[in-house]
Amino acid sequence: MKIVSNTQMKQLDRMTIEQYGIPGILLMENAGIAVFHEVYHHLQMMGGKQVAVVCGRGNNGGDGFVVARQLFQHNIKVKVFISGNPAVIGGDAKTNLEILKRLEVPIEVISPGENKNVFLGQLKQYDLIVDAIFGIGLDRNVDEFIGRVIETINEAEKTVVSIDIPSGVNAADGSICGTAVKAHKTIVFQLPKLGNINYPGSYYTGEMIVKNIGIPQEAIISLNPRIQMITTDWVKSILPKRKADTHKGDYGRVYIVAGSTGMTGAAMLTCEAVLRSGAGLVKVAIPQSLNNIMEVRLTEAITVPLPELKKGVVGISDIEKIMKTMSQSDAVAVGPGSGQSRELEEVLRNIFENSTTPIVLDADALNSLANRKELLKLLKGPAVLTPHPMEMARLTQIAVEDIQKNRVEIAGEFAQKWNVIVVLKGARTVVAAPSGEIFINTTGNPGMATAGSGDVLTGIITGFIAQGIEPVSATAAAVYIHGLAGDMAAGDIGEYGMMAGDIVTHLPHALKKIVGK
Ligand SMILES: NC(=O)C1=CN([C@@H]2O[C@H](COP(=O)(O)OP(=O)(O)OC[C@H]3O[C@@H](n4cnc5c(N)ncnc54)[C@H](OP(=O)(O)O)[C@@H]3O)[C@@H](O)[C@H]2O)[C@@H](O)CC1
Ligand SMILES: Nc1ncnc2c1ncn2[C@@H]1O[C@H](COP(=O)(O)OP(=O)(O)O)[C@@H](O)[C@H]1O
Ligand SMILES: [K+]
Repeated sequence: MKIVSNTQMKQLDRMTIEQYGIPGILLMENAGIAVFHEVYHHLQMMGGKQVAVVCGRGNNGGDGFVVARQLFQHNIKVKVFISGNPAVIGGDAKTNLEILKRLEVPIEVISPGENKNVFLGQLKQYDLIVDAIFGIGLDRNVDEFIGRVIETINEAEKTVVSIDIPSGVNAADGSICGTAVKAHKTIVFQLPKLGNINYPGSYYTGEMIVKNIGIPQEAIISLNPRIQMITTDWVKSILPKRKADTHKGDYGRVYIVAGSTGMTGAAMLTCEAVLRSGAGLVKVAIPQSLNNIMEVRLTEAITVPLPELKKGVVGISDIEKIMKTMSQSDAVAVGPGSGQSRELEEVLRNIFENSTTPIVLDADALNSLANRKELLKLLKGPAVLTPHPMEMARLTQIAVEDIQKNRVEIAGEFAQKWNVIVVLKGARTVVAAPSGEIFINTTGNPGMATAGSGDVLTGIITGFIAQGIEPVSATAAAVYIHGLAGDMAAGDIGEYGMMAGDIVTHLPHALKKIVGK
């Protein structure tokens, strides 16, 4: 499902009205009815009877007027509160306000001089509050008066349903314009806005319900938004079917170069994730002195001990053996728990110069590249880089806070500049392709902020690529499944106690949930 900015959504609204001749008031009616159905259903579930609709002066408020009319006509006790001067309301919103007046739906204007406690006392009388103050038109910080209205809605401690986006959230990026409504549910029109998806806006959005309001698919196709949300259906569509008449060679050979003294666990988690993601075979290159530990712990993986120059780390002396195994592999991952060394840089240089095998670079491989990014220019095959924000900061020399504020742009620019696939990890992981295509992931939870989670992701990405899935799709699907497995682990044992190994354990269940077998 595509994700749009506020500007793109306005463009879609305009195209729908001007090019396809669908009147704005019809879109507003569809929007209002979609919200009404959700609100009505919710009221029935909770046994509620009374609704307050708080409306602003724009079209978001207009949607609120339609919701109020529909509720009124379905015998729900409803009152409309207008925040500010109703004289400035125009267009379709005004038409709907006039209808409300003729129907004698109760309307009250809240003005800047209003006593906050009086308004709070009023709101507390309702079972549910509909928030229709601002939608995608919010473009600056809210003033003190509107800020008070928003805070009062939050303090009323009632179920809140926001229309399109919680008022106060900037639809362009999910930032907060001073203060914002904390919704339980947000009914989003046609396509999610970046502000519904990115944090902190996503937190304020609560449960997101996307409803069609009649914007033609043709308009969306011609606008061609470059950002998309990874969905279950999409992942299902790209995972290969397993045919009866096949053998392990059909599901890809993976080679993992990982682990060093003290960090063998990283290599193990990556290998286990590769196998749990459905790949046929995994070999792990491991410094010779660590081979025994790996053999004991990894039953299904094949270990390839490497002679060591420096005890416990993979180095350039091993390059011939590494290159040989790489040439026999469908995908390779380098970095989890490798330890950072000058030698690893040289290993990477050799691989980049001489191999076309798709490569996933994680952890210490990324840190080694941070000082020698130009090595990426040598790459002969597809590469996936999986930095968390701190690793991205090292790669780009941009501060972590600035990266977090511009995750999509920074991941996108890096991917295009260096012709690599970038996975910028963290809540709402961004996958950026060299083509400019962007995916945002919504699975996962804070329980995954635990040592080794990233190693598991590296294993899944590598396992999917080895199974022949095109690398960008393989990466986006892996990110989704990784988060889903994390969500299922949290569902079973909770966010606090879960460890990376629990994500691996839940991987088969996550895959089964998606493909059905
Ligand atoms: N045909 C369509 O387009 C359809 C649109 N639909 C709905 O309309 C919503 C978008 O409506 P919108 O563009 O009218 O803006 P909205 O979000 O209601 O904001 C109201 C106005 O507030 C103002 N304002 C901004 N910031 C402010 C601030 N900090 N403090 C105070 N004022 C501030 C600003 O006006 P300004 O003051 O800048 O002149 C702005 O115009 C959309 O989310 C969806 O719900 C659907 O019905 C489907 C059809
Ligand atoms: N709050 C969160 N919500 C969703 N996913 C998260 C969250 N915190 C961490 N993750 C995911 O967990 C993984 C952590 O990876 P990383 O930071 O590399 O950990 P490690 O280096 O310990 O393996 C990433 O895939 C990240 O997206
Ligand atoms: K709203």
